[in-house]
Amino acid sequence: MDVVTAEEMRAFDRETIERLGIPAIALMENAGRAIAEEVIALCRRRGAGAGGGTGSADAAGRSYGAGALGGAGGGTQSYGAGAVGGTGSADAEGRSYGAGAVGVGGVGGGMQSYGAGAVGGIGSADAAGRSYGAGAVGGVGGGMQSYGAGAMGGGTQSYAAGGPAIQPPGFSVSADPALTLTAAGGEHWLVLAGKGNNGGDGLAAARHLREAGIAVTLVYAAAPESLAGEAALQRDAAAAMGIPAVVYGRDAVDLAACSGIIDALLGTGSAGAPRGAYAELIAAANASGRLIVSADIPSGLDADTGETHEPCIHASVTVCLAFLKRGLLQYPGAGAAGQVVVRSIGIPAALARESGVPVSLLTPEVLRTRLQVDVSRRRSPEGHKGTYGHVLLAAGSLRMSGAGLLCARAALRAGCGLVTWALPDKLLPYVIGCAPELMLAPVSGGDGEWNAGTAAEVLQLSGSRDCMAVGPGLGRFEGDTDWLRRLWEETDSPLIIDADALNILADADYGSWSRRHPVILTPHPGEMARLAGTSTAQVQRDRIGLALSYAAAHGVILVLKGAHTVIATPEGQAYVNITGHPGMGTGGAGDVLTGIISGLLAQGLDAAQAAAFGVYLHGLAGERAARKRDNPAALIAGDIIEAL
Ligand SMILES: NC(=O)C1=CN([C@@H]2O[C@H](COP(=O)(O)OP(=O)(O)OC[C@H]3O[C@@H](n4cnc5c(N)ncnc54)[C@H](OP(=O)(O)O)[C@@H]3O)[C@@H](O)[C@H]2O)[C@@H](O)CC1
Ligand SMILES: Nc1ncnc2c1ncn2[C@@H]1O[C@H](COP(=O)(O)OP(=O)(O)O)[C@@H](O)[C@H]1O
Ligand SMILES: [K+]
Repeated sequence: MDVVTAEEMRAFDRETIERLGIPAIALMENAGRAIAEEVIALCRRRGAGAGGGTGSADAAGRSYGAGALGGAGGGTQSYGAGAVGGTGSADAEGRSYGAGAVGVGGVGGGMQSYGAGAVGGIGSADAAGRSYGAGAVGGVGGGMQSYGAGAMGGGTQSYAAGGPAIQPPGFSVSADPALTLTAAGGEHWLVLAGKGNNGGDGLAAARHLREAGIAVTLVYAAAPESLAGEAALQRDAAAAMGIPAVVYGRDAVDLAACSGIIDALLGTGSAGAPRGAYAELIAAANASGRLIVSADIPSGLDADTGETHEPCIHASVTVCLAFLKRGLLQYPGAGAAGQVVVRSIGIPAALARESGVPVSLLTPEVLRTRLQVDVSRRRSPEGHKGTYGHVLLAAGSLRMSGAGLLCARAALRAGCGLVTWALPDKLLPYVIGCAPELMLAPVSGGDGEWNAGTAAEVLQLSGSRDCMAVGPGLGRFEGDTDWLRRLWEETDSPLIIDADALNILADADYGSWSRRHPVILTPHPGEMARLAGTSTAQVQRDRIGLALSYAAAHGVILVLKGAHTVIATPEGQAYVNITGHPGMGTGGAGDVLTGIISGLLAQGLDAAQAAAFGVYLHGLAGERAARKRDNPAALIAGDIIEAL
């Protein structure tokens, strides 16, 4: 899935209108319809006569519908009437949206069920086990997705309606179910409309909601006369349908007197912090406690960087139009957006491909098609340990030997044939037997720390290995810049640099170092700040933008870690990963990632493939490990290795 900036979005919009001849009003109509469909689906799940859910004991466990049961356990969300949120899930991803949907988060954490009557995959140990269709039964087994009504997923993906469900024979007529709500009685939605096209999208949605029998009131942030172009056409159409409207600042408005709010104040055309009436409406909407559905992006969000201005809407659902925006993937924006649904509005997806949009969401499909990764990781029946490569790891010191051990064990679990761990010789007695599968190569460490003289020994070892990982638990030592420079310039295999080795780089002018092989850097935001000569806050301000520019300027594969890790290549591509779990914020989790990436490199994946696939697998393993604990806060780095 392509991820765009506001400027790229405008270019595709122009191209659709000017080159393909699709009228702007048609795109806005499609946008309005998409937003309305999502709101109606939400109302349907919430159901008529719903009362407050009996809720979870956890702040993140939300229940919106009557009869909805917010499951015991953190992070379970239930939106539908009669929906049963995952019981006992300790996972933030266990969500159930459908009326009558049963998300059994406790058994299959990370499982999502969206359809009415849908039964989310029971027993899935995989976060990707999703069931969307009415009556769909997400089968037992990880990673399985079933989208069709009546479809039964059995460890693979089934999209077709039908499946084993019995269809009534004979003639049938169907209407427009996505825009129909049989029990709209209790619903009253406010549409907060700005004066730009985002407001126009909201006004178009209002007409569809009204058609579905939902009471709607428009709340204009600016005088309706100030709307122009397509937004003005939408204003007039809404008025002609008799949809009631008030103007903020002129008429009395109580934002809590409704059942839900559409935020169509500001979209990709907004600049800076919301001003005046916009700011007041955003603050009041957040304070209302009502469900908020944002049109395209939450108002107050920077669509490119993910920065949230003060104030910024906190949405439950964001209906993102045409293409996923960078700001929706980057925190804190990703937190303000809630559930993001990307809806097509008639702008061809091919425009992004053809124009070479550089950023993609890292999905199994992107791994397969854009990075040509064999995600099945099939082993050859005649393969042997020599087939799967040999990692050399230069890591660990007396006080941080565990970092080396975690990294080495993770490399083995990533499937490489052999791992040699080069370590200061004084460590040897302490680590012998900790992981019997490892080969240990003591180098002359004297006091248990590394020293500049060991470069020749490491280079000697690297000659017969397929890649080298340097850094976890390494420490700093006199002459470390020259030490690292020798490894960098004289090793013949790909190099992955982490932890203290990144700090050595940050203090060196490594741009002048010659290069014979690809280099992967895996900084966390603090290490990235040192590398880029800036502050951690500045790194987090636009992670995608910084990763892209740093990787291109320095000719490295950059893995900028943290929630939604970004992988950027020297050729100017970036991939944003969304697997992972907050429980992974624990010492050593990064060492595990370095091990996984090196294990994949040794198996012959190229540097970009190994970095992207490694980050993806590391996140999946973290999710799985978190689900295994009563509380994910108990997760430790070694659990991630065992969940691989
Ligand atoms: N373009 C596309 O590709 C497509 C666009 N689509 C939709 O249109 C949206 C983009 O629409 P847009 O470009 O009209 O801008 P939008 O977000 O409505 O805001 C502009 C208005 O806000 C105002 N304003 C700005 N900053 C402000 C602030 N800080 N505080 C207060 N006010 C501020 C600014 O006022 P001005 O500064 O000019 O006085 C202007 O009136 C996009 O997100 C999507 O929903 C899709 O339907 C189809 C494809
Ligand atoms: N909230 C989170 N969501 C997803 N992944 C996370 C989160 N917090 C940390 N991680 C991941 O855990 C790892 C932590 O790495 P790092 O900070 O280098 O730890 P260490 O130096 O202790 O090994 C990174 O891969 C990071 O992306
Ligand atoms: K908005």
